[in-house]
Amino acid sequence: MTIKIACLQLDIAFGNPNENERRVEREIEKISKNHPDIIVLPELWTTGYDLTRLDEIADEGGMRTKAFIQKLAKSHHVNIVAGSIARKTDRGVTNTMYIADRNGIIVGEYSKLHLFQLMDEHLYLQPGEEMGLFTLENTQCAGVICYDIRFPEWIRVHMVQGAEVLFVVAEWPLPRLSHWRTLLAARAIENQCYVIACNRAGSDPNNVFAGHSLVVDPWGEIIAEANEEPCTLMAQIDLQKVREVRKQIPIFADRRANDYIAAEKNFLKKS
Ligand SMILES: NC(=O)CCC(=O)C(=O)O
Repeated sequence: MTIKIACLQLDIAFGNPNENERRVEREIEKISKNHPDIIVLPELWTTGYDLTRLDEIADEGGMRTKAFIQKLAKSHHVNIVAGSIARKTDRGVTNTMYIADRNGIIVGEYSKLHLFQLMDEHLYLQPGEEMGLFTLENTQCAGVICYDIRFPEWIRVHMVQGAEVLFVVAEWPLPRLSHWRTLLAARAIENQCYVIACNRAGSDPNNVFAGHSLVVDPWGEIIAEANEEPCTLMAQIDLQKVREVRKQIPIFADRRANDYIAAEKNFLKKS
């Protein structure tokens, strides 16, 4: 089964949800003419990293963004992996991804587990508490957010539960572009899955961002990659490739999970 993907590599207006909603609505209107199956947005697309003003600009319970995304998904009959937003909750602000299906139903949500200190997330945000598993187009998917890709064990626990496609939404700065490309290819190879990675373009007062949204196949080949400019990256994935690679090198059958657990318990006992 093939799935047509569109990554919206947006230049995000700093701290301006109204302008960013206008940009996303305009771009999805344009993208929909190519009839993608799934549209992907970047991390914190409503606010950018304007973390000092979250009391004013974060979305209470995600209600505004969920309604906005549900309307777009339903009216364009397209699935949307809606990047992430700053969501106000009763335990503080989380960096939260919502996923809507073609009927405008929210079929998943995930809040970033690993807070990135280099961009002050630990000062303003709360970590997530749940995994990011969901189903789109009858396909088991996982969703993670930016810094999460540096933690292979977090990605792996999603993959052992059946995920075949990993969505990554990000605001990844240009100085670490080589890490972005290498880490994404590594997560695809070690998990024998597609990796669909949507980064932002442009800059904010503290960072120039890398763009370079990309799609990696289960063999680790980058099959589509953007440059640094705002754009929409289109790609087609074929899930049969996941099954072929996993049959050729059966890593999930060859895993020795009990040994890993025993080794970690042994280490923890000693420390
Ligand atoms: N928004 C992020 O989590 C950035 C992560 C990053 O830049 C990294 O190097 O990791």
